[in-house]
Amino acid sequence: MTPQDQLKQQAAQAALEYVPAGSIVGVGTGSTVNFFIDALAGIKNQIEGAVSSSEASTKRLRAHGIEVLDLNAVSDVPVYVDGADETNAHLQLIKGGGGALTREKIIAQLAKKFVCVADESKMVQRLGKFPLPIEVIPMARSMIARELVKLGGQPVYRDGFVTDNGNQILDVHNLEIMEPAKLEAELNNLPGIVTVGLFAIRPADVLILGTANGIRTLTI
Ligand SMILES: O=C[C@H](O)[C@H](O)[C@H](O)COP(=O)(O)O
Repeated sequence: MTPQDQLKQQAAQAALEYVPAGSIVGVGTGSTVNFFIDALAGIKNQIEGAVSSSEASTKRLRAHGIEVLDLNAVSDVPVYVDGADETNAHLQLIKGGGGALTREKIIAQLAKKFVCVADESKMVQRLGKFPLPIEVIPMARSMIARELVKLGGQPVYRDGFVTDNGNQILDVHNLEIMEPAKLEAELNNLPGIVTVGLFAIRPADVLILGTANGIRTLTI
């Protein structure tokens, strides 16, 4: 395991503390969350089940014998655990590097507490070094790309990638994200955009960072 994977694993393991007994757990997507799913398997008899943000996470949860429920059958998700591509000190995030942003944002919206797990490399002063993923309806892709250029970004089509929802992704480079929540709201208004990979209007509530000096926990 790489040193970075060890930090991811430590953060993921620490998130178990936030899982209430008997709850339905919201589960994100990605390499850090994979460590969380593996850790969750150790307490699977203490939870009711999970709701999942991707086909990949669903598969991994089921392989561990953890029941995955349809989100429409669930009204109460006490905690949602997910990773991030970038986080700032306000726990505003860029997500969607793995293309799962839409289902992630839906579960984050429903969850009472959003616990973000990451290694320390994900912490930045200002969001935007990581290209911002945006899920778009396929027929709107070029129109949206032109709008993003007007905003100063350089959208790159994630060629050959189809989301779990049958849509496409634009990765927007070089955006100056001075006010993340404002940009998120502005982009949310563009027809054809399904989901913006900015999680700023609803940031994480808790950030668990794996660092070389141990776990660092931030809250807002
Ligand atoms: O679509 C993917 C998700 O937003 C992930 O949470 C994000 O890309 C971070 O993934 P990882 O833990 O693999 O760095």
